[in-house]
Amino acid sequence: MLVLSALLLGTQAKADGTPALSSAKTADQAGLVDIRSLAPDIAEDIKYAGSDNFVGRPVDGYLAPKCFLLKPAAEALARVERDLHAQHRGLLIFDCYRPARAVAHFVRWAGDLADQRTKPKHYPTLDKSALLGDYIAPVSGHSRGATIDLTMTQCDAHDAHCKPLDMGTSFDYFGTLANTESPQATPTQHAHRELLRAAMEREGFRNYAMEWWHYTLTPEPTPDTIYDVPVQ
Ligand SMILES: C[C@@H](N)C(=O)N[C@H](C)C(=O)O
Ligand SMILES: [Zn+2]
Repeated sequence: MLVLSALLLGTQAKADGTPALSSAKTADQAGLVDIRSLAPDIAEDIKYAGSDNFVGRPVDGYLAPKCFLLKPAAEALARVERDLHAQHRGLLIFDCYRPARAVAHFVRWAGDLADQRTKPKHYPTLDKSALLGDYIAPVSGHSRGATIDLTMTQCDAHDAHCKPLDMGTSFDYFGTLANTESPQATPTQHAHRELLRAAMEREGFRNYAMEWWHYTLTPEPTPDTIYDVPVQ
């Protein structure tokens, strides 16, 4: 009973609507599962576990290049991958559940205006001071365990080689060209974004209009709770 009350207290949303931090210490306690336990062949390039990302170094909380999601979100994503496989297409995952400490790392990075090392690749048209909010959330839905950053791949007839579709920007390009319905994208790039959106919406995911790659399972399994379990 004591344990149950502690868990409930630890996950109660605050009165101002900000999500509460779960007391879970492990993925298991949080109900997070590795997507590869449900979709063993799904392609992953977990950017924040390495240095090829807008921070330019591995991000706090990513101890391994893995994708964890709350079970309902992982099951829905595995269904998307299975449906695409029948069309010789697939998913390529960049980020999934994001620990709260990783988001805190992003916020520190965004506040360090002297560090402009990744500007040419990640925000060439924007001032770094504009990134926090629309493009990098100070409290991210990713920490609630049902949000994914990903793209779609096209495979050959034997599914031996798959390559990412041209979406108009690379992942985590911060600027209007990344907005899903950007008029700057070509008709082909729009068609590819729509293919991804249709595949994800069929299983209940909703796109974030500012970023063609960002999807959330709706309704979210735990909308008022964020987690800070390391990815490992
Ligand atoms: C940072 C980018 N990949 C992303 O996920 N942006 C949204 C707004 C977020 O931080 O939740
Ligand atoms: Zn995202």
